[in-house]
Amino acid sequence: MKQIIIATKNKGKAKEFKEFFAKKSIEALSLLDLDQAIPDVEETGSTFEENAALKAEQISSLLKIPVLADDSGLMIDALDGRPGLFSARYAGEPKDDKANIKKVLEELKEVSEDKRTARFICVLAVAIPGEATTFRTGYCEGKITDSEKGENGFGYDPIFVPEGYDVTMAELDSEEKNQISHRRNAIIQLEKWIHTL
Ligand SMILES: O=c1nc[nH]c2c1ncn2[C@H]1C[C@H](O)[C@@H](COP(=O)(O)OP(=O)(O)OP(=O)(O)O)O1
Ligand SMILES: [Mg+2]
Repeated sequence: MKQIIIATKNKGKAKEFKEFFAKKSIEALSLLDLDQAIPDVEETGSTFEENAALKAEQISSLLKIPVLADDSGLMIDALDGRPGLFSARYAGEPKDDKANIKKVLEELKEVSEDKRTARFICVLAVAIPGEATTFRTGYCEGKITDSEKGENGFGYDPIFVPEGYDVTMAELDSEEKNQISHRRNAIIQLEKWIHTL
């Protein structure tokens, strides 16, 4: 079976990439699947593109094969786009989904339903040895609830209601999330490249 390396140590992301690529008969391996210990990549960029490139390029240089990386986050209008680039560590180190959700809900406590609009963003970087890194971006529009609901997915899914739905992303099963997510909307733009694998 063909394989692609995804430069992530996030289990939730890794699962979704496995699901997308399995449909193309490609095995997506995350850094959690590799036998060799892979150092953490420091996300020191000031944009999603920069951070995605850091992850894809460092792992591609190390393994000397093409690597895909995902830098993603949640942007909330009433918070001027926060948590944004800092989504993973919004409530501090070490990164903690529950603490991040708590902080967001606290900050939105006084914000009315119609002003709780938000979007997920996913920037994918493709690093190929000897070639310039390329990028694709996907979004998913929605709004933030006032409490957590659902057990599926990861990250901010329990407080994000996608546009056109009345349940949270964490109440959708993975098949449903994978039809509308920011990650899906970025991955579909890689269709041509995926055929070359
Ligand atoms: O579909 C999603 N559903 C809910 N939350 C999500 C999603 N996609 C990204 N997010 C949140 C989780 C994390 O707080 C941040 C990503 O941070 P980001 O640095 O890209 O990933 P990460 O550090 O967890 O793993 P890694 O860098 O190893 O890929 O945005
Ligand atoms: Mg990260």
